[in-house]
Amino acid sequence: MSKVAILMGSKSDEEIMQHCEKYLQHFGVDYEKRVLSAHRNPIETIEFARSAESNGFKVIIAGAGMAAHLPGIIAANTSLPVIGVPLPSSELNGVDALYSIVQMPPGIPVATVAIGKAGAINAAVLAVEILALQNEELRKKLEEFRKQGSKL
Ligand SMILES: Nc1c(C(=O)O)ncn1[C@@H]1O[C@H](COP(=O)(O)O)[C@@H](O)[C@H]1O
Repeated sequence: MSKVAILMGSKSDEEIMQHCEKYLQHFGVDYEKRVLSAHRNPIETIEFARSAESNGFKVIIAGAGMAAHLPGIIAANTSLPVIGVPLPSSELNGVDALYSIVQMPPGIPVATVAIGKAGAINAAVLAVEILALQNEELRKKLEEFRKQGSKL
């Protein structure tokens, strides 16, 4: 089974990023969760991204608040699809992270979702949609999910 990585810049991001886990679990998608920070562990973060594909990951979700460099530095070091979740952990309520994540220069995209819980959920669903391109069973589960209102 293909794996998804759920990364976050800090342990303090976990409460929101747990929504990703809930949705991936619903679809039966394997994932690994890690706290990694481009600011606090830059070398480990780059090493993770460079080896992600050979370690069996297909999609990487990266949540970060404030000056959110994590999704971009991951995207710079892998050609796997990277989905960025801006988190509302500062006085600017996530608008800082949103601008930071969404404004990638041309050539190195980060697929950016909404701030906070809605974004964490949509990141998981988007990851499932990517995996479903090559997985008929997942595609059927997605159809069922939509028929039931796209909510758990
Ligand atoms: N944006 C980043 C990165 C990064 O981009 O590498 N590393 C930590 N952070 C963010 O800092 C905020 C505060 O972190 P702490 O609560 O640990 O002080 C978190 O929302 C985290 O995502």
